Amino acid sequence: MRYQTGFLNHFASEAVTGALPEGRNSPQKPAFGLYAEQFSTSAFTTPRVENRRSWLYRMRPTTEHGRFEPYSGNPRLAAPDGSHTTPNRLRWDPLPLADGGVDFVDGLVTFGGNGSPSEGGIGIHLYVASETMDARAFQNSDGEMLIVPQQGTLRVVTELGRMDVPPGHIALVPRGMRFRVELVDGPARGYVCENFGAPFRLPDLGPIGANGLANPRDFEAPVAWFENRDEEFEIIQKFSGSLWRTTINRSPFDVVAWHGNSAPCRYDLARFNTIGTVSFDHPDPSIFTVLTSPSDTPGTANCDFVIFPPRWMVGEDTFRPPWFHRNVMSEFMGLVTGAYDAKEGGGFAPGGASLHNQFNGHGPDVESTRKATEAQLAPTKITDTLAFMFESRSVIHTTEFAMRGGLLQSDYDDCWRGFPKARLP
Ligand SMILES: O=C(O)Cc1cc(O)ccc1O
Ligand SMILES: [Fe+2]
Repeated sequence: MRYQTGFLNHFASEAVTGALPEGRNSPQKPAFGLYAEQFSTSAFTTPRVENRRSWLYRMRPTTEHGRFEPYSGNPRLAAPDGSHTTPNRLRWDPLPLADGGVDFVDGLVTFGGNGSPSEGGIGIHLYVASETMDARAFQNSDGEMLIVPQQGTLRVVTELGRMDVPPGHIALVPRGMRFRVELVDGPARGYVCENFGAPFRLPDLGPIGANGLANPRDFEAPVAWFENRDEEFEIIQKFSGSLWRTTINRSPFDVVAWHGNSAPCRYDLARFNTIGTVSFDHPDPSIFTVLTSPSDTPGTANCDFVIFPPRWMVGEDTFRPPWFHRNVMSEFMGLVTGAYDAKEGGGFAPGGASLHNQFNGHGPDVESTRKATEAQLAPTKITDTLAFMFESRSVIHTTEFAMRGGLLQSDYDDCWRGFPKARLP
């Protein structure tokens, strides 16, 4: 597997020498009878710095297909309807692995979300998959997909090429791009943030300077790859909240060459240059932002993707875990591996999830608080951990599955029960 590096670079790649036109995008006769197609994930007139589009040179035009019909193969992929929205702090056990018959598309389960595909917001899903997708592809016209594998390496085959995405990596698939997910090493489970808002980008670094956090060069985009298969393929499309299907008589992965900056990519979270205090106090978790989808209000994200990776803790005279807090932003968390430093008492397992909605108090459980208050504050390294957060400016509405699907822990509030009362002089 080969990759091209850089976030949002203007890439160029051809799988067959001579397939990529030079000096123009749409020649009268593209090489070998290929068809040129522009793929736009920003409006044509978007300012240049934000503009995203690629030119694809494919064996047949995408246009050759019949009607899309409603698809009923995944009833658990469903936008929240508002009837299960709650201020309560929620935590879920891991989604059980699929024991057969479920691929990535049918294994997506919506836990929550906000906004809408046309106005912005996010969808939050978990997935389990036991089957590789073969003659089948997914196109999400509603949102960009940020995929966070928790178990099982995914081979994400996209129109622009292939990427291997093991746990500890993330993948970003542009809105509208067709892809399939193959399983490399057995059953898979993970999380997806479906982004209806501005595409994810690297956060500004302010006084941190020109380097740090996720560095652009560590993002990897695929090189052109195609398959020459004239057989029936099923295309599942998510469009305006619903799933649709059609079939085509060839593989949709027939792009022989492409150039542009709207491309899928993967990123190894171990490359994240984690920055934290070297004096005192626990910094705000924005210091751990990998990618952000800004809203129209500066500094108030449609969605931030934030990680809590292995790191040194050296703060002096400092309560080192996340502090108790109430937040205008809503926080959905997942755990890829290990344990999370705010939840020594258990209950937040790899593959599980939690939700702390707008202004609802949370923070370390009783056990974590006691330990952190009494700890000898020598430098310590937090190892074997990788938690993350999808943080959003709007309340996260939960789905029927999230509330009644059997995974919700009924006793989550109890982890904050029994703090000793302060003793005043
Ligand atoms: O709630 C959480 O565990 C996430 C979180 C972590 C942190 O270090 C500071 C604030 C915060 O919301
Ligand atoms: Fe929080």
